[in-house]
Amino acid sequence: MLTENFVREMKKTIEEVRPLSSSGNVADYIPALKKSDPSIVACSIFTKDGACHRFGDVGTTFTIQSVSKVLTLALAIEDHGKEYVFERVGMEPTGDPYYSMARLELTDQSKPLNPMINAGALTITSMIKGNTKEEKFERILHFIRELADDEDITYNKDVAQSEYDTTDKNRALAYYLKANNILEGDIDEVIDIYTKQCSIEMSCCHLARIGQVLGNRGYSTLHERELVSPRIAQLVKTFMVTCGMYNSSGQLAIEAGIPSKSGVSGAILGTLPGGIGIGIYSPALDEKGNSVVGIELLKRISQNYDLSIF
Ligand SMILES: NC(=O)CC[C@H](N)C(=O)O
Repeated sequence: MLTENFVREMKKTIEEVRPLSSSGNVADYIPALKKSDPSIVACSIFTKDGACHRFGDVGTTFTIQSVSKVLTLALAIEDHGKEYVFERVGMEPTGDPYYSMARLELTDQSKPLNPMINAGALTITSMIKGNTKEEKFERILHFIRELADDEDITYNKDVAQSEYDTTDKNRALAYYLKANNILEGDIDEVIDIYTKQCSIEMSCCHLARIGQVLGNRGYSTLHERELVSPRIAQLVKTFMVTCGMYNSSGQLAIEAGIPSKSGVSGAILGTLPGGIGIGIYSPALDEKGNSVVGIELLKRISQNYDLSIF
């Protein structure tokens, strides 16, 4: 694919999918997210030639929410190795909503089924190494800044505080996991780090750069070095396919075939072999918590440029 035609076609595609945003709703269970403008559509694609193309409402920034789960998973495996991590968190898709607790009582030793649901992600966050909660969060932030190639990335304090004050379901999950010896440490600390990691703020171009690194087997063409080991990049991308889009993951794998991870802000990170990275933001969500416009864009980008990995 490329350049003038590609840019023209993408601009057209963005305008074609934009009206779909009126069929979704912005997340409101985190009060600060209610303020998002549902009509926004932004998309960036990092292409093999090293350029980050921007389309739609460029310049918009947003919090990454559950997209962070992929990145903390990579860091936790770097910190502890695969065996330790997957002794505590499973590898199977659930088909349940991301906040669901139902299966914790039904599975062996209450082990969360995978790291992309909140129970699994909270457990992963509790594993991040550091002497204090500040140090642990700084390590997450530093890792994400490197992946996105921007030292200025930080977290949105209002969104973090808003979620910290209202996240009773995540607290309940964390206490339950602690009671069953899955999650270790202080719950307030885990919730503090988790709500901050979800509130890390960036643009679509940053997401696309992260997608480039994962798609390039962990190698950053911007830094000209490996930021994630090939094995860990492969592992997290597989989770993106099987569980990255909540309980729409199967359908999206069939219809787009682009390893992706979404967040309730309306953010989506996509990654493709050879180092193509995709970043999408459009906050109107479907009933499963995925960006309505984002899902349609992924499908069209895949179809238009024959990008399915399958
Ligand atoms: N699906 C999401 O993006 C969820 C992230 C959000 N911070 C939560 O835990 O509820």
